[in-house]
Amino acid sequence: MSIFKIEELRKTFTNGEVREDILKGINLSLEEGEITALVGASGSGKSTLLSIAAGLQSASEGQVIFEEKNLLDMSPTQVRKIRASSFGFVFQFAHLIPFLTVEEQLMLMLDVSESKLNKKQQKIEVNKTLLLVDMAHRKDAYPSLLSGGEKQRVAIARAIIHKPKVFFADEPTASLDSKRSKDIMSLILKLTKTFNIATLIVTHDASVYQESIN
Ligand SMILES: Nc1ncnc2c1ncn2[C@@H]1O[C@H](COP(=O)(O)OP(=O)(O)OP(=O)(O)O)[C@@H](O)[C@H]1O
Repeated sequence: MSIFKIEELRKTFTNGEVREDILKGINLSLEEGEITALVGASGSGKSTLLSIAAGLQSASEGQVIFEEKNLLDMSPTQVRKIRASSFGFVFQFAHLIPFLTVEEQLMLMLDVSESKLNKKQQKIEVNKTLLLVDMAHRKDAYPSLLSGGEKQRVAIARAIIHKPKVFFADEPTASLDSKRSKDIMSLILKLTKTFNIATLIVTHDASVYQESIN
């Protein structure tokens, strides 16, 4: 049984007289411990699809099923709770908070996800997660001192520290060179397998994903 499914999803935008059908009946299912990559040209609706999947935007028709329940039937509060506890996100850019250290970014995420850990346990969890993404040695650094690849590693750590069941990645390597891109993809694959996460990546360029995964 798939943990996450999208069924017959449609999204139409209306700008004045112009009606644009962006998503025209999308179906997909995500499996635990597997990466699903959705490849499409720029403007084909990938980001729109991800934001609907994550409950950040409404659909015109269709269903987004997480653990057998349709997100699109839930109240904004219910969806927010699921997002905070069970989903993780990364984007093309890391979007780290400039005035927080690496460790503080992750501590904040634990607070947002309503972690039951006390501060000492949170610090241990942060250190464990930073070790997984090879960034423990940079825990006191501010984002401005990190390279693009390092920032993305921290963003990934922040996205998985609360042990999400579903991980959404929107062009996570688009701002990196090909070596860093492959490293980041290998890392996402390792975390997907280690924590049995259902991962959905959207991209306009499939080559880096195929090379890294094969
Ligand atoms: N809120 C909105 N109102 C109207 N049109 C929108 C809105 N959001 C997105 N669109 C349009 O929907 C189409 C798909 O956009 P989207 O950002 O989902 O594409 P994408 O495949 O992620 O593109 P890219 O790879 O360039 O980021 C675009 O033509 C965009 O202009």
